[in-house]
Amino acid sequence: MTELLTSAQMRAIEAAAIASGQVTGLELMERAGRGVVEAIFAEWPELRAGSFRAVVLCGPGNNGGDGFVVARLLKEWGWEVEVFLYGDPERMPPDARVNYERWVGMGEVRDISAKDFSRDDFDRFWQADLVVDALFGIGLARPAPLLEPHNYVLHRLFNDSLWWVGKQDPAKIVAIDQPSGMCADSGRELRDANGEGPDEPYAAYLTVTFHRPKVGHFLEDGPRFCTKLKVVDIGLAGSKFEDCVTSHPLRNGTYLTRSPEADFEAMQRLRRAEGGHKYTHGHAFILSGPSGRGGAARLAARGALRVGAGLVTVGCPAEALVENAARLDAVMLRVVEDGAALDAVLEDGRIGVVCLGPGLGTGAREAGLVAAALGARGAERAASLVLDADALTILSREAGLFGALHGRCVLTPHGGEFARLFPDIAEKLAVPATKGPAYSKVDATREAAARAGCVVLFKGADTVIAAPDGRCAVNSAHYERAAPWLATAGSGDVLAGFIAGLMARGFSPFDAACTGAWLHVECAREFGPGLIAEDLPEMLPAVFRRLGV
Ligand SMILES: NC(=O)C1=CN([C@@H]2O[C@H](COP(=O)(O)OP(=O)(O)OC[C@H]3O[C@@H](n4cnc5c(N)ncnc54)[C@H](O)[C@@H]3O)[C@@H](O)[C@H]2O)[C@@H](O)CC1
Ligand SMILES: Nc1ncnc2c1ncn2[C@@H]1O[C@H](COP(=O)(O)OP(=O)(O)O)[C@@H](O)[C@H]1O
Ligand SMILES: [K+]
Repeated sequence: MTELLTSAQMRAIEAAAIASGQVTGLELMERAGRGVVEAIFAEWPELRAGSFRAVVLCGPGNNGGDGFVVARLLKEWGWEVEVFLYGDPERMPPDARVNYERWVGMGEVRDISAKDFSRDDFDRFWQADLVVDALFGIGLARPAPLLEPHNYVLHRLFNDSLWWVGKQDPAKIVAIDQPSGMCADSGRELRDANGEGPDEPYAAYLTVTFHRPKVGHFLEDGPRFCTKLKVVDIGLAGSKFEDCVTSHPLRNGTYLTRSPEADFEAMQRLRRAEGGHKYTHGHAFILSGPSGRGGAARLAARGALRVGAGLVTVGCPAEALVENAARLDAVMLRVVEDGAALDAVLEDGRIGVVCLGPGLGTGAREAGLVAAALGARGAERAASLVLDADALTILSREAGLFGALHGRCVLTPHGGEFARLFPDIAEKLAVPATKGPAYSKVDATREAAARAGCVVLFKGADTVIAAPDGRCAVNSAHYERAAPWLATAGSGDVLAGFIAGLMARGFSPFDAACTGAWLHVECAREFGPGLIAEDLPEMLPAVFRRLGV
């Protein structure tokens, strides 16, 4: 299982390893630099042969120390290497200082902030075959000086890189640990208090990080800054140092949502045991809005059915019955006019989960339905709930209903819905990040889940899922899992259906949200560009076959 580390956790692991006496900081730095060079050659095998020109930009801390190691190794490989330093060598941390001295025996170091540093000097950067950004790593705690608009040299690094990225033969910009300027804990760009910074941040072409990916590599703009992420082993994996600081899922760790294939329990649940009957696999009840607005609920219902719920029923007002009947076959229909009618439906104890929100409407009838779903029966016998879309709007208006949320609910807000439900939390995320570690989408989702007392799935290409007990996972649709075509009308409705279907099948709310979000991205990738929401459930059989379900 891939755990995403905060910068504090990474530091603690390094410190524990060094304190144990089994490795020194200098050895770790050497492994880091070597790992970067190996990653460069793996990415661009053509660079192995022949002599090329590299520019290495080193910063004042250990990230700069890694840069000096890379400079030395490339020079030993026969390259022409130019090194620029931002900072005072006298004040470097000891390991970085050692590597600075080693490099000084081999080549020149130019002061990047020196007054005699000309535009021509800087323009020469871009004629290099490779630019290595070793300015700031996980130690960046305030906006990088390169963001000062008056600083031509570093400003250009940001603006030019955009021009290079996306070109057929982009400049080979490699960021060590993270592109400088980004906060490793949040994936946000650190800016000054006025929000000043370049119009567009700089993006590396390849980012090489150590031991484990950091949370910020997967959140917000992090993936866009990093472009491509490679994690290099520096000999800390599986060590006891890790155990002492990284967290068990129940103790605030943040994980990447993984394939059910790698999760024995999820696979067991996805595989249907032989025998049994349709009720064995659960009954999901999806509430629909009025006539002309039922598409969203039908998409959710189709998702719940395909994901394997034994039965799926759509509940709708009588006037929408004909429309729904014309569009649904395997999905059953039942008239549910209001909250009282839903109470009656829920008396059938076999309904394991109710999904409400997609296309529901936000009027008095719908508020009554949310109230019934949340409180019609004693908490112990209440159905599990997936609350999406309009149900979230209702919850944001009615504090009494919000207060009735319980541990068997899942909320699935997108950014707008999240801001309506948790305005103060959204506000914290919206203010410019001025110091690290900056408040992150992981922090926000955890806080929201704790307040709501239920699982919150905060959508996006970086979907974050948090439980009130602190468990947290990021379902990333970035890097090799990018699926931008998933941002299409109705795809969220299908996701709500997937989660409801999985809960009907016995998944816990948190596991249903993680597995549902994972399958959602897989379905999008299975189909590819051109996807519309209707296609998503139809991809599930292929995804299941591939998984061996
Ligand atoms: N400690 C270790 O054992 C290892 C550390 N490694 C490297 O070390 C990095 C972390 O090193 P550090 O903790 O020294 O931190 P960094 O090198 O990332 O940056 C912190 C340095 O920059 C300065 N700084 C921070 N914000 C600034 C700003 N806005 N303007 C000007 N100066 C600023 C700080 O005063 C400090 O000197 C990692 O990212 C990684 O690249 C790797 O070598 C692996 C091993
Ligand atoms: N760039 C993206 N890459 C991958 N998935 C995305 C991206 N943007 C949005 N999504 C996903 O698409 C879905 C959109 O849901 P939502 O915003 O509720 O839209 P709708 O209400 O139209 O269904 C969510 O699951 C979200 O995580
Ligand atoms: K860097």
